Amino acid sequence: MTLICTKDQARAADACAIQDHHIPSLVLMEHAAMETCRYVPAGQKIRIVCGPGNNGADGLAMTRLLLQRHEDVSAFLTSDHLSDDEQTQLDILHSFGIHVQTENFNDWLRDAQVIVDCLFGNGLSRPIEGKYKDYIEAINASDAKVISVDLPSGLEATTGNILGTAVQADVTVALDCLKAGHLVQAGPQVCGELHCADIGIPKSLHPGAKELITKELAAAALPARSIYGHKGTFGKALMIGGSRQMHGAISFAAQACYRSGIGTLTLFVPEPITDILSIKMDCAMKLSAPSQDGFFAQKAVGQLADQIHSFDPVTIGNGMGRSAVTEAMVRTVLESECPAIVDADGLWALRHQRQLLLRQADTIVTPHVKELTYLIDLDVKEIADDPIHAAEWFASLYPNCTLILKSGITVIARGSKQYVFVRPDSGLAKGGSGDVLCGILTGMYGQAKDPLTAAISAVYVHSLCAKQKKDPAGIQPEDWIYRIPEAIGTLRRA
Ligand SMILES: NC(=O)C1=CN([C@@H]2O[C@H](COP(=O)(O)OP(=O)(O)OC[C@H]3O[C@@H](n4cnc5c(N)ncnc54)[C@H](OP(=O)(O)O)[C@@H]3O)[C@@H](O)[C@H]2O)[C@@H](O)CC1
Ligand SMILES: [K+]
Repeated sequence: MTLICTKDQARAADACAIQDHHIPSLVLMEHAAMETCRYVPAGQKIRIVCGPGNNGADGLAMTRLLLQRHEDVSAFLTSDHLSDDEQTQLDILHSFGIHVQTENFNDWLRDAQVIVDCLFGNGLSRPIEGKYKDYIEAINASDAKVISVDLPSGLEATTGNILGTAVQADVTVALDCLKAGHLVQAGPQVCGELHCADIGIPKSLHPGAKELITKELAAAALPARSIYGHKGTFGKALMIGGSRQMHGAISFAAQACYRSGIGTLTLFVPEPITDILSIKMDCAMKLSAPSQDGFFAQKAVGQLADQIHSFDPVTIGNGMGRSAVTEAMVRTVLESECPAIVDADGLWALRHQRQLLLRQADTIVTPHVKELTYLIDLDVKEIADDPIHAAEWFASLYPNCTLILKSGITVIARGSKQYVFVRPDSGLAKGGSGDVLCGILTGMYGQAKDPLTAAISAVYVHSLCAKQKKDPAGIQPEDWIYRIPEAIGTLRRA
């Protein structure tokens, strides 16, 4: 399990382990140094740059351990004001007669093949300037491989902002937990390859932490599929949407839903596209609704209200268009007791009737950043800059509603639970991608009947579908859809 914390949450977990549970901080530091050394390649000229706090102390401990590995390693100490633990680490080195460099930084760094960045970690408190700026510029100018311990120095642990300047790492080894700053804003650009090392702090000491969605978590979230099940066991979904102008959206969602394991699927669509969808998809039943100008007509609202109650789940929004009829249909769905999934134009339709999200029945919404502005009072920039906070805010307003927020990272939130998925993929940056996710989600919910596990498995499977031999630029929604069964199979065997 990999947790994601703010700077303060991570520091509180450290303090709790040390003060309340009597795990000496030097024990945690030894674990940190041992774990981080595993990422340092053997047989290289290694230079470890140590700052004035415990991040620097980690670097001194690593120096000792790498010397035991007979590596060509040397540490540079940037300050003579040391934290208590750093002083202890320095005393240990001196007791073995190991020299620590304090002058001529640029000469010392020359010809380094690996630089370990232990300048600042979770204690960075202000913009970097003066000699520290010079050190970081020299590190960034070097051709050596750069490994940052806990955080690239200069990266703010919670916000992902760069304070003054920052080390550009090739590898970052986060200690104990990921910090939100690794994942948002400048974080992904400066961290390089990101790993998280367990240093022995119990997971239970991180109240309020988010959880990273890993393959193991997603595999555990996949709905079980009993060999004795029948079509009624796996969900009887209704999808409402489509228009003459945008019938592709509901077609993609429907095909993805069927390939994700739904028992039966019925499409409630405007009359002019019923035949098109019949040609595209034999497996879904169709309910043809009155239309006007290619979209649902007002009369379709009453027809939906008569039909809706026998379905579980009901998904609304894909390719539906934005109108008073869309608003009324979303109201009809959310005022029913059916589990509901709201996507695309259905989210727009909630902007003046957000209270509908306070319903008791299971509800999942799947906005991208702009669509989330219809549901909470944050603007696009505020959400994009801090999607984790935006999701937290959403969950506090609508505690029974499950959110899948699609931004640079994907954040799933419900009540106090929050999960983060990080796998940037330009192949998914295309029209139709959201519709495919919505279809997979509908299929997963139909089988799982649990919004959180359905959301986790759907997000992961969607991302697996984009992993193809083809170049991401050339992939289109059909390619993802055909991959769904294979992706689910891969995950089930994981
Ligand atoms: N026992 C534990 O908890 C464990 C901790 N571990 C490790 O400790 C790290 C956290 O250690 P930390 O709290 O000492 O903070 P760290 O990042 O080393 O820097 C603090 C120093 O920098 C200074 N300073 C800050 N900003 C500055 C600036 N812009 N320019 C100049 N100076 C600046 C600041 O000065 P001050 O603000 O006090 O004036 C202070 O002297 C954590 O990331 C992990 O690597 C692991 O070993 C596991 C066990
Ligand atoms: K660092």
